[in-house]
Amino acid sequence: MTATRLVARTVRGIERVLAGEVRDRGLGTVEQLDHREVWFRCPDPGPGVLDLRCADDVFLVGTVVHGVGRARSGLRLLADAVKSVPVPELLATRARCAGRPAGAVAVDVSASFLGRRNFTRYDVEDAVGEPLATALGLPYHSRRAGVAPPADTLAWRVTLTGDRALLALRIGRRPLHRRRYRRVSLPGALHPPLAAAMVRLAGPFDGARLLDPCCGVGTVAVEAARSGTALSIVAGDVNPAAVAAAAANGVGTAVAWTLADAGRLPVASGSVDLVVTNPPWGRQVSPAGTLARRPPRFWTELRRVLRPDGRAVLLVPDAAALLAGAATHGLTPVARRAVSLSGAHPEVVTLEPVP
Ligand SMILES: C[S@@+](CC[C@H](N)C(=O)[O-])C[C@H]1O[C@@H](n2cnc3c(N)ncnc32)[C@H](O)[C@@H]1O
Repeated sequence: MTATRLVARTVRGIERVLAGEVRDRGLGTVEQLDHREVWFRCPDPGPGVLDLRCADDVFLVGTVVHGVGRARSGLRLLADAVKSVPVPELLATRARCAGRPAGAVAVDVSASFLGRRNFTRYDVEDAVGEPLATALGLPYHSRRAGVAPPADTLAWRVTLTGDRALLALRIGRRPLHRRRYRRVSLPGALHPPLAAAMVRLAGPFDGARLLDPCCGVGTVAVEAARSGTALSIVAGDVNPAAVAAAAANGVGTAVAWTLADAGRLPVASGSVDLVVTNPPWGRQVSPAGTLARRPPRFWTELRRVLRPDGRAVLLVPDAAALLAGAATHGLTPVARRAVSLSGAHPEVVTLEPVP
């Protein structure tokens, strides 16, 4: 049997973390990493592909077209390429992975590309969507009018990277990054695949104690609880509404939620193996309590609670300035990774206590 090709998409900057997850879960052989993409081959894909936590979404490769370019003639190339998509095989694989028959009511296409082209994303979507819908005997739902597609569509994705176009079929019923556990959200809530990647970067191990001192709606803690590693997790926030939201999102997990100020943590010194958090120094959420009055308290507390061989993974908007603060409190950066998220470019920084 020839192996199926899949593409998992993620946040720019964490492609390698996602590739590691693909390997560790035994989902297949990673072939290549591209901008926001991890391509892998799997002899017999099953439901495990929908367990990827660091992926925004996962797709079956339908076809790859080269030479699309900037001109409108590329649209004809894309429409013609639909003939080479092995539709019945893709539908059978998708049904096996999703654990249910296709049962779709329409065909939906979402396209994206970098750089200037002499066509729009809607032109690409329609060029591909109409012949695909004909081949499948289903109506085509165009996004041109701005109307959201119905729930049960066969969702295709076209990604143009340079001259190359990827035409792929989403495996799940909805994007993987839309977590069912997230019942409540608040401004600044972290993108779940990025939270999952931060947990992986912390190097979790069975029995480790993990702390998120600024937990917001609990994304890091819930992702850690669902990571497959047996962690002891403590998560706190100074905002009672955040703690209530986190507890609602964390139903079914064993996270200890606590109303606490990150500048005065109710945690014993040297008792935490891993801190994973995005502190309130971003664009959406301001520091409160002790962190508003005395920001360096964050570093003092981080250094105090971490074990000597512990590690902290932080998402920070202005790493250079913040790392200077960390250094004066005995925390040294061992890795930095720029990510792109909703038009912002924060960094994921790993810190370790200076012996
Ligand atoms: C960027 S948000 C964290 C988002 C979180 N990762 C999530 O997924 O929802 C920062 C959080 O820090 C909290 N915060 C602000 N000042 C704090 C303090 N002194 N101690 C603890 N939490 C604080 C805010 O209430 C907010 O929930």
